[in-house]
This record gives sequence, C-alpha cells and structure tokens, in this order.
Amino acid sequence: MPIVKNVSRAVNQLLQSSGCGCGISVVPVRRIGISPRQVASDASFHSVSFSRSDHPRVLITGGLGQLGVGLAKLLRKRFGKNNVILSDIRKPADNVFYSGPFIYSDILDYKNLREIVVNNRITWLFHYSALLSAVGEANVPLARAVNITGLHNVLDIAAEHNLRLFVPSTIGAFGPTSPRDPTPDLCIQRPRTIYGVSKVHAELMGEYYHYRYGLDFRCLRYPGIISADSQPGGGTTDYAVQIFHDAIKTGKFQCNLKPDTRLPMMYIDDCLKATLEVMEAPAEALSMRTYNISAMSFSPEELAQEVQKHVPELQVTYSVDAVRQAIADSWPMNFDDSNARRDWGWKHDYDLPELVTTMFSFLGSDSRIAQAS
Ligand SMILES: NC(=O)c1ccc[n+]([C@@H]2O[C@H](COP(=O)([O-])OP(=O)(O)OC[C@H]3O[C@@H](n4cnc5c(N)ncnc54)[C@H](O)[C@@H]3O)[C@@H](O)[C@H]2O)c1
Ligand SMILES: C[C@@H](O)[C@H](N)C(=O)O
Repeated sequence: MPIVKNVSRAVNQLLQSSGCGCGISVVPVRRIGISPRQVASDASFHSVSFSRSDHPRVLITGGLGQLGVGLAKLLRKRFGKNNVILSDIRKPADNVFYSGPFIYSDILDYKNLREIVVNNRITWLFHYSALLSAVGEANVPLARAVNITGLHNVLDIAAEHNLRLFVPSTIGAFGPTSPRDPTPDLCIQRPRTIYGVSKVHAELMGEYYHYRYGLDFRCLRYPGIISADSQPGGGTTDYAVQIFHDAIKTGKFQCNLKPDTRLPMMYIDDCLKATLEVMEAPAEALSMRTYNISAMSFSPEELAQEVQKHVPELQVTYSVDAVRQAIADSWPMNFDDSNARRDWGWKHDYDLPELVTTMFSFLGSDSRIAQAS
C-alpha cells in the first residue's frame, strides 16, 4: 500500500522538482524512502550464485516479440550472456532458448515478476511486453490489462528495487490533434487508440515515478521498426516488413495502407542502438525522460519504388484496411528528434536505401534479383 508519511514535504519536493522557484529547500526525492507498493514478500529465494561484476543484470519482458531477441543479442554482447534474461509468456524457439537465459514471466503476475527481479538480482529492466496498435484495437480489454496494468506492476517493482527502467513509447502516442510534420517531443497528445492512450500513460507514469520516487525511468518513442529476422506483432507499420517477404516469395504485395501514407520508420539496428545508448547515457545528460527518435520517413509507394530497384518485377496493389488507415492518418508523418541528438548524441545509421539493401542481403534475395535481371 502506498504510504505518504509527510504530504506537505512531498508536495514541496514535487513543486521544487518542477521548477516552481518557490524558494523552499530541496530534499532529494530519492530520500523519501517510500516505495509505491509494498507487498509482504513470500518469494522463495533460491540460492543462485553469480560472479560479481560491474555489468547490469538485465531482464527483458515481452522479449519474444519483434524487438526483444535482437535487444538480448546486443546486450549480451555488451554485458555477457548470463547477465541478460529474456522473458515472455510464449514458448521460445530452440535457437532463442539455447542462446542465453530465458524465463517465463507474465507481467500481470506481480509477485512472480518481483520474485524474478529479486532472485536474479536484476538492476536494469527493459519492458517490451505490449499489445501493438492494430491488435490492441481488436482486443481492448486485453490491451488495457497488458499495456496499463502490466506497466503499473513493472513501475512498482522497478521503484521498489531501484532498477533502471526502459519503457518504449511510440509514434502512436500522438493523435490527430498533434502537429504531424514534424512532431516535436512536447506537444498535445490525444491518441485515438488504446495502444496510444496506454503509451501516453506509460510516459506520464514513468516521469511521475521519476520525479516522485526517484525512479531512473528512460523512454524512447520508436517509429515503426523494420527487421528481417523477426516478425512484427500486429501494428499499423507492419506492411513495411511484409513487403520484403512478399517481394522475395511471390513478387506480389498487397498493401493495407494508401500509397501516400507517410510514417516515420527505422531499421531495427538503429532502434536497439538508441535503446542501449539512452540507457547508458549519464543522468545529467538527459534533460528529459521521454525522447522522440527518428531515422527516415516514407510512404508505401516510396518504399515500393526502392524495393523495386532490387526486385523490379514486384507488383504492388492496395487494399486499404480501414482501421489501420485511420490509425496511420492520425500519427506523425515526420518526427523531430533534435533533443535526443543534442542531449545524448543520437544519430541514425540507416536511411531508406541502406535499409532496403540491408533487408535484402539479410533475407537472401539474390536469386530473385538474378531472376529479375
Ligand atoms: N515494433 C515496432 O515497430 C514498435 C514501434 C514502437 C514501439 N514499440 C514498442 O516496443 C515494444 C516491443 O515491441 P515488439 O514489436 O517487439 O512487440 P511484439 O508485439 O512483437 O511483442 C510483444 C511481446 O509481448 C508479449 N506479451 C504479451 N502479453 C504479455 C504478458 N501478459 N506478459 C509478458 N509478455 C507479454 C508477447 O508474447 C510478445 O512476445 C512494445 O512495447 C512496443 O509498443 C514497437
Ligand atoms: C509504430 C509502432 O508502435 C507499432 N509498429 C505499431 O504500428 O503499432
């Protein structure tokens, strides 16, 4: 139960941290010494032995989706295989299971999640579990549970155990009343999807816990992410991954968005690089706790033209999905990430031509290109 022992002191601290300039002496928020949720511990503490090291001990929730396995690979290279635990409610493929530690974790099970954090001495948590925009609209109660209740569990455990917490947000955290070209970090956010609403909630709750409890919360708003060796989990930007697979397999692609629908996109390597960089950035460098990151922005017709340079016979047709189109029409067209570039040196490596070339070299499209020429 949350117990605020001295409300007026806490209010003063909040006012101070928001820069009200009232002249009240500042007590660091970290010293309040209360945790947002205190539950009597009944976790069975296994005796697990670890070698001492300066590396963070990492847990990734929702790690079997499009982004988690790649993130684990990157973090294991940096911090050592056994210092990075992937978790999910799904069964891992053999190659994932044997590539490093994996554990079952349902983020809706607060005590189980806390036990994992305690028993494995977790210090950094990457919270990837979520229902994305299109699947979220198809199952609002589940999206609300996973994206909002699950986030509350993660925030409380992170605050209680002093974790550094990364929660990704998204271009979907903006809505039709936000400036769309470009969309700055700070502007009106009135998304019209449960996904977007839950992500704005995550940004605000994470920042609130940072200022209120001293939680080391870090958040990036990702564009649509494009990857070759993992499949997207039901979002509005999925077409930009599917086109590569269809170009190679059948030479035909049916796009579910209109040809001129412009959205910010990013190659997965840039996304994961940014995630690690913001987690490693010194706290003093972060003037904000939630940043836009950007790499490129394109429409289906522009992507198709670039893909056709590799697979000239690719035929693209359009059969618009009304739900996805309405979502895309409410999202940013271009993302302003100047704050990330200024504060912690964010710089992307992949523009559209490099992205397309890299996707095809990954997917082994040589035979198709050979057939085409
Ligand atoms: N992929 C993108 O284009 C993109 C863009 C912006 C933001 N993001 C964010 O990045 C994160 C990861 O995205 P992704 O593309 O890998 O998502 P994904 O949909 O591919 O994977 C999400 C994972 O969460 C898991 N999950 C669902 N319910 C769970 C529960 N109760 N407990 C534990 N795990 C559960 C699923 O099994 C799945 O493996 C998400 O938070 C997403 O919102 C992704
Ligand atoms: C943009 C992002 O959050 C996700 N790929 C979606 O389309 O839902």
